[in-house]
Order: sequence, then C-alpha cells, then structure tokens
Amino acid sequence: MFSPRVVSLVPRTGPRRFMSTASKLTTVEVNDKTGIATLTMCRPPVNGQNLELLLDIKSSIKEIENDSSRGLIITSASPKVFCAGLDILEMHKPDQQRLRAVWTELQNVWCALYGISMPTAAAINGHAPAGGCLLATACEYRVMVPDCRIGLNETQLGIIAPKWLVSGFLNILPKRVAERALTQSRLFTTDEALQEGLIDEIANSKEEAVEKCAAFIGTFSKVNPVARALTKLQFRAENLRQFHKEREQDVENFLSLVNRPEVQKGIGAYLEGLKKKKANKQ
Ligand SMILES: CCCCCCCC/C=C\C/C=C/C(=O)SCCNC(=O)CCNC(=O)[C@H](O)C(C)(C)COP(=O)(O)OP(=O)(O)OC[C@H]1O[C@@H](n2cnc3c(N)ncnc32)[C@H](O)[C@@H]1OP(=O)(O)O
Repeated sequence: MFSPRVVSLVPRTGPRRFMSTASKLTTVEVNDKTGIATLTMCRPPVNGQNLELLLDIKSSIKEIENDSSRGLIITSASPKVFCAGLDILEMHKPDQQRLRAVWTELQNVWCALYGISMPTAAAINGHAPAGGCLLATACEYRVMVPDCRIGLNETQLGIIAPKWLVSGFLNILPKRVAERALTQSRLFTTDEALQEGLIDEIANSKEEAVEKCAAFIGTFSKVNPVARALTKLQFRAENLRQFHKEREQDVENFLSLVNRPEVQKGIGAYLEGLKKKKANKQ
C-alpha cells in the first residue's frame, strides 16, 4: 500500500534537500547553515489528510527526528491552503479498515509532532481548518499569512473533536475562548487569530513566514538543548499520557460516530456544499 521511501541527499554545500518519500506527498529540506528542517505538505489542491498524506507526514517527522535537525518547520506547497484537515472523502461512505487507519495515523502524526523534543513552528501559508489547525497547534510557534482562516470547525460537520485533538488549542487559548470557538465552529481570521494569541506573528508571504519561524527556532541557540527538550516535554507529558490511555477507545468512538447515519448525511451535505462553492466560482 505504501512504497518504501527513497532518500536522496544532495550536496552539503548550500541548503541540503532530501525528498522524503517515493510518493512525494511531503518533502523535507534541511538548511545546512541553520540545521533547521522544513517539512512541506504537497498534496494538491488543499493537502486533504488522506491515509497516504498522514503516513508521509509521520515518516517525515521521524526522519527529521532521526537526522537530529535543530528544529522543524511545517508548511505547505499549496499557494492558498496550509491544510484543509481530514480528507472528507475518507469519511464519506467509508471503507471501514481504511477509516480506522486514517484515524490511527492522524493520532500518530499528532503524537509525533506534539511530542517531538526539538523546537517546532508552523509557517501557515494559507487556510488551516480542523486537521490543519491540529498540525499548527501541535507546534510551539505559529506564523500566518494575511486573509486566511484557522480553527477547529468539527461541530459544523456534526463531529466532536476529542480531548487530545483540542489539547494543542488549549495550550494556546484561554479555556473560555477555546470552548466558545469549538462550540461555534469558529474559524479565526489571521487578524483575529493574532489578537487571541492563536498565532504568534503575521508574515506577508510564505517565505517571510518560514524566516520568522526560523528566527523563533534560532532563539534557542544558546539554550541547553537537553534542558530545553525536557522542559518542553514536561509541559506536554500529561496530555500525551492521557492520549495514550485513551487512544484505542478514541478510534472506536471515531468509527462509531462517523458511521452514524445522521453524521454520514451531514458529511454528504458538507461535501455537496464544497462542490457548489466551486460551481459558483466558475
Ligand atoms: C468523543 C470523541 C469522538 C471522536 C470523533 C472524532 C471526530 C473527528 C474530529 C475531528 C477530526 C478532524 C476532522 C477534520 O479535519 S474534518 C475536515 C474539515 N475541513 C474543512 O471543513 C475544510 C473544508 N474546506 C474548505 O473550507 C475550503 O476548501 C478551504 C478553505 C480549505 C480552501 O478553499 P478554496 O481555496 O476556495 O478551495 P475549494 O473550497 O474550492 O476546494 C478545492 C477542492 O478541494 C476540495 N476540498 C476542500 N477541503 C477538502 C477536504 N477537507 N477534504 C476533501 N476535499 C476537500 C474541494 O471540494 C475542492 O474539490 P473539487 O471541487 O474537486 O476541486
């Protein structure tokens, strides 16, 4: 189902680049000067998180971890969308085995990104609803381009974001703001996100966003890396412990929720809405 990864290292002068996977749904580029790895999601048009993309993101995170990079920046190759969240087609009239694998891999990606010890930052170069927001909030720092939206809009689809999925969001926002945003399926504009603290900075382009993320990671250059890592993990350990305790039950909850006839109806209607939007654009 998933082909073995081909890692090709390009010369160590200038930025080093290695294509992470044979399927090329993500690329990883390590800047030789700074030692910072940039993981780019490349599944057009909107980086919908299907099974293959999730597997690829997970492998790339592991690769970066094993390469002992100085930090990780996650971004997207799409010009307007950082990540549109779970590929809704995976949830509509789903193949049960695949649906189980999709949710398990979303858990794995979150766990790998949230629990990685190196500094992490998201260069949010476009919209980041749901699973896109999950990736961004798993990181320690967020820089976003103007006129985009970010948030957890699951209730709009009739699904409930479980605790682990909300924990990154709750690390950043006051509980009251998070509760209201989730119950209202609120997608924050870039300006609102900055005002509420959901993002840390605004950048005028993807390049500037990546630079600002790199500058954030650079702030740790004089900090003892082991002390930094242990401190970060100390802050995140309780959420991770709770997640591991509940992860199997969480898969069952997800499957039973998505398979409910009324949820399937809601997801079908949502998909229709997305298609209509496209037709109206044309
Ligand atoms: C008690 C515990 C129980 C556990 C239960 C857990 C439940 C699960 C909870 C949470 C998990 C996470 C869930 C999700 O991530 S659900 C996905 C949510 N995502 C969205 O709602 C985003 C929808 N998309 C958009 O809003 C827009 O597309 C956009 C803002 C991202 C980009 O807009 P624009 O640039 O204008 O592009 P288009 O809308 O024209 O889209 C282009 C193209 O892409 C298709 N598409 C968009 N998003 C998705 C998607 N998420 N999945 C699949 N396909 C998507 C869209 O339909 C267009 O397709 P085309 O018509 O064929 O070109």
